[in-house]
Amino acid sequence: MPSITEDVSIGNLGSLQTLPDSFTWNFTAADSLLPPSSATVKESIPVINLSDPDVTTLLGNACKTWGAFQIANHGISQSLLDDVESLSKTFFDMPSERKLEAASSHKGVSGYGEPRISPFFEKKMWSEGLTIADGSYRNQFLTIWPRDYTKYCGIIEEYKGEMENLASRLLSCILGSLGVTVDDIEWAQKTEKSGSKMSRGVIRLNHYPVCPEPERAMGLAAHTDSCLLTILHQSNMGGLQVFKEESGWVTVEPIPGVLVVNIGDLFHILSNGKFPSVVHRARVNQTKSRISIAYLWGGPAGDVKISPISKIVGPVGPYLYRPVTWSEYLRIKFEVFDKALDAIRVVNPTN
Ligand SMILES: O=C(O)CCC(=O)C(=O)O
Ligand SMILES: [Fe+2]
Repeated sequence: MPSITEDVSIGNLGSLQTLPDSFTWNFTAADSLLPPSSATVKESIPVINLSDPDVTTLLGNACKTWGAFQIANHGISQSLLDDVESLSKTFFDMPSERKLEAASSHKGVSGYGEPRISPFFEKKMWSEGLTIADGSYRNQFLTIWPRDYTKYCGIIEEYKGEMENLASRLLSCILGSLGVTVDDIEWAQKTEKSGSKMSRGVIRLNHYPVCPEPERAMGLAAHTDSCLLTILHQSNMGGLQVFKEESGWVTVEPIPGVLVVNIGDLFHILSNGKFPSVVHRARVNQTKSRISIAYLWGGPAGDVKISPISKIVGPVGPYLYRPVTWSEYLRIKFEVFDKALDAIRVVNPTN
């Protein structure tokens, strides 16, 4: 059989019958789907009802233990989740050439393409995505959906608005578990005064097509999200896994209507290392494709410095991370990837 060359378009992965070399990963035992045999209990991240009277404690514990949790009773309507999922399906079902009309430009974040973390890995990932970071998506929607343009833009705007509100609500609750409020974040006050938004959200639509050899492929390789927190809706198909030191890779089974929340690097910095930013990845499947919709709630614009919240660190310190602007942190992340937090860590923290 002729070997499939490296000239594979990510827009057509679902039609391939064989796994090309460039997409074949060499997994070690520790990378495998199953947790190490020492883990006897099948555990996963907690599901937290946001109406629970103990919600602050529950969120705080989940953030400390896992850096991730699931939320029920979050107030986002099922119909909005269904709408954004079906918009994603409609997009990814289009022929590759049409999807490429929305391709991200060389420099830009917005648009269609392979995962942004791809350059850090030798092998390619079995997924494609559409990133909606700014208003430029409207022009792309107009090109690919001239008839349904208004409807689809409306869904995205509504989703962004709802996610932003939910993210701020979660931030307040989680900070409450550390005994502080949003007003204790030095840069949040500054950005409010200067009139700009505290942080900006990016929507990433991910598609993981069916895969002929899922056990040798990777949908999205292990990473932490750079942002403050991520709210993820996954379609009714498992694939997301989070890493926990004692347990290995733990699958987060989808529960209809329940959303996943990840703590990102920025929250790890704010909490002065109290909350881990969760390492996670997505595996793929042989029979069913999978969609996930990530809302990545980012950092402050401009020259605002991010550093651990002084009230959390306390008067004697030590501060574990030096101050960085959001754009500087992103630049570091896209240079050294999983070493980015180490790169801004204070070597001999005193106070
Ligand atoms: O598809 C998933 O479950 C994970 C997506 C993700 O981690 C991301 O978009 O950053
Ligand atoms: Fe992620």
